[in-house]
Amino acid sequence: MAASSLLRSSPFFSSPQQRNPRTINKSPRFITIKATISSSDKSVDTTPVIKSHRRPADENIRQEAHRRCSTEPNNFSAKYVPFNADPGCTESYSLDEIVYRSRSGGLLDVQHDMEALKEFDGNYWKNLFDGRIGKTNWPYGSGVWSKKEWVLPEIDSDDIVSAFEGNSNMFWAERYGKQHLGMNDLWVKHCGISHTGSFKDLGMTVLVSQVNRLRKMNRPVVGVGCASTGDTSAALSAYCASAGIPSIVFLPANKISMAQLVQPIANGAFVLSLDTDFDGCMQLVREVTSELPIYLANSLNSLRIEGQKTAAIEILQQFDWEVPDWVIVPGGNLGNIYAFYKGFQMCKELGLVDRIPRLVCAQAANANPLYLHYKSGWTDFSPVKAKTTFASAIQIGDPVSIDRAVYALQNSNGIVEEATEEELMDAMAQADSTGMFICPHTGVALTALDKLRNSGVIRPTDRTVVVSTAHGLKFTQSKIDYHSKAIPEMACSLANPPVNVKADFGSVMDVLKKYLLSKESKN
Ligand SMILES: Cc1ncc(COP(=O)(O)O)c(C=O)c1O
Ligand SMILES: N[C@@H](CCOP(=O)(O)O)C(=O)O
Repeated sequence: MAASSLLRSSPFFSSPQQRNPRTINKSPRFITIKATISSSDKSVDTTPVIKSHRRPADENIRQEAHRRCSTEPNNFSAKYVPFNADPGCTESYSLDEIVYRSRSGGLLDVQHDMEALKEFDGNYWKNLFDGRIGKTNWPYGSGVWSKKEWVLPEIDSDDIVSAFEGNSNMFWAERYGKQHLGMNDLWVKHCGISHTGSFKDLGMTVLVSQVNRLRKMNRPVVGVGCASTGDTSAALSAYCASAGIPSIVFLPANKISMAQLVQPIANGAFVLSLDTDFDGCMQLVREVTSELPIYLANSLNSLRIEGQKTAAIEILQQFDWEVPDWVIVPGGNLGNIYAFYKGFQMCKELGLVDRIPRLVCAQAANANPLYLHYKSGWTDFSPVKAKTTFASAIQIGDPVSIDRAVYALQNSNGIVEEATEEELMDAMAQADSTGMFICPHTGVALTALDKLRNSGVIRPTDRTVVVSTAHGLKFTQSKIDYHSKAIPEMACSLANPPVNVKADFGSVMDVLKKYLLSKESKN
């Protein structure tokens, strides 16, 4: 069938209200107070006006979605295949199988039935996705599930575990771009302004939803486990708690922030604090999940990538489907850089855009195995022993998704950059001083931008998106250390410590006059 006629006849093109006759002509049923002012006595009429919901009162949004879902035809499907396999490879697995690795021990990828998706043209998908933004329809109000057909097309909406994640803010970094880099089209995609404060929510809603489905199918999944530098464990424990599924998290002792540690504790996860680093935790969780009925939630599990890739689609959507020139992503275990590539590439293949942006992966110099690999001309990959970094969530020396990252960068004309501790902390402080409140990992990405601007690779007018991966509030200790100049061998040149002043008028006036004069001399 031609795409245009499918477009007209498709149940997906119409809004849910149009599709469902039971929902037509019903106004929302909630009580408001009608306030009318009559011309004579200006009295207020407080008669309650009863409005009605679109759905029957005894039905919640999940049940409504289930009813709708079961009547909608769905020709889309997806399966696991070996990552970057030869075209002739026939190995594949249903998403309902519990499998993380291919027969040869390589990574897996979720492969969508692209032919079925191509039955619809680019405009169809743009209209569909745009029409779902900012709604509360289950599950499409989520930035991830608004792209359900491209994520987990076969899951029943009733099985989805969502916090309406995604749809995150794209911040025009006007002052930072202009003053610091001479740029006028610099944007920060705030993926950390999210349910648990990092981009991990995007992948975790998908993984935990699939686990929910598997448990309903009586598959042997007693709990879900991950190794974490803090953000994956926070997201896993929140989504599992929301669905009533046990979660088990393997954390490197004393290597994650207090704010991150308290998240799984508060969400009721079983928290193991281990005397090793992230790579040690990752090794252990892989061994444990192959022995016990605990489902592995790290990004080794390719389901996570399906959710995370929606951030790329969202960026295009936020630019009205115009492609930015550069997207800069901080990298650790390296699932996310591939997720961005996959999201952009799907939009190109399905006709929503005609090119993809150049990708930059930014690493901390203290944990830089990808950077070293890139600098070697992609010849040798050797894991490193990651050293302590303020960008603690990317303190990873043996990334599980190294092959995915190399593929993404090679196919996007990509670049890898690194940031020293001083560079990343100064970049974070600089950005904060222009009204952001970013995490150190975003400081790593901004340092990469700074270097590529200075070398002229990124031009002043290039539309550039820096991906901010976590909320700055998770990393306040690093900011406290910086602003109190308490970091050995770091100048902390942008520190802005509070001034201790005697509580009397004269003393306060003295410091204020000095402050105002210093500001005047700078203007
Ligand atoms: C805040 C933050 N930024 C960046 C990353 C890097 O993402 P990835 O491991 O997918 O490379 C992580 C986790 O690793 C993270 O928690
Ligand atoms: N930064 C991550 C590290 C693990 O990454 P994952 O994407 O493989 O789960 C974290 O927050 O734990």
